[in-house]
Amino acid sequence: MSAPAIELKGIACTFVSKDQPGQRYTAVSDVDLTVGAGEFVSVVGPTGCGKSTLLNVAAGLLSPSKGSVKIFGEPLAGINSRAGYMFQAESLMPWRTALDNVMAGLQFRGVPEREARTQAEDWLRRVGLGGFGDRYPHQMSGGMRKRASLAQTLVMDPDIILMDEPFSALDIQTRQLMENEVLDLWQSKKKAVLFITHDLDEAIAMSDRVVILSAGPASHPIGEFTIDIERPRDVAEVKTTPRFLELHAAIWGVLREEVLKGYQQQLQKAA
Ligand SMILES: Nc1ncnc2c1ncn2[C@@H]1O[C@H](COP(=O)(O)OP(=O)(O)OP(=O)(O)O)[C@@H](O)[C@H]1O
Repeated sequence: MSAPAIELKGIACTFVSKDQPGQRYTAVSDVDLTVGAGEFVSVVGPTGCGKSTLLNVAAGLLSPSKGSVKIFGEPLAGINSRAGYMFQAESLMPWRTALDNVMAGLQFRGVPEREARTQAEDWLRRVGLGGFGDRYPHQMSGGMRKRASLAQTLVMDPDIILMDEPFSALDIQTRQLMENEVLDLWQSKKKAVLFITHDLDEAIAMSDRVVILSAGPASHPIGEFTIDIERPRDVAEVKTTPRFLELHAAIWGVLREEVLKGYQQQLQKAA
């Protein structure tokens, strides 16, 4: 059997506490998490539980205080060069056109200009921005900017895609379109995806597996569900199927308590 794309074992991350100076805060502890090659895994959990922390560990942007990270069976040292990232925040450089933004990573990698341009144009077409390569980010809608970011990530042909609430800033219709587009692209390329979201509907509709994290501190996985809904899926249609509703009820049964705990903690911090 081939090694998983991502394998986190016994991960703990401890930070200097933001709320209590001089104290340390253990955000996550005892986290085992794997994503198989070609698998789409979502992580859900209450706000502030450590979802982004785990993504940053898989990206190699954050070195864990404890535990090991393997990428396709190899220990990760430094930045995860097999992964592409898509975060909630805008990733486009405002002074570059959409085409130049999509080309940038390839140029950085040393791909010759003409080849980089051809590949970038191809990806802009695939994400529905064929005629918009000369637009600057401020001349595009939020949905178009997300599409350009997606092209910017996928043009690098990463084996792993790390996504941290990539569509949370979009209106619901644009969001559903983008989710379906991501699923289509994923279906054709079958990369490993680690997807972080607050939205349980989105997690179930998109994923092969949903992992639930407990409320912090020392957040860790407390449940995991295989999403045995057939593909291809339409994210809007799938939400009306009996199996989706069943899975939703089962996962929410585990998640609800943690969300309430997370919410109480936020209130206490704010008080
Ligand atoms: N660099 C840091 N220094 C101190 N504390 C940190 C740091 N990074 C994260 N934390 C803390 O660790 C906890 C987990 O943060 P993280 O951003 O991973 O949670 P999250 O589940 O992604 O949150 P959200 O759902 O709100 O996006 C939070 O309490 C956060 O304040």
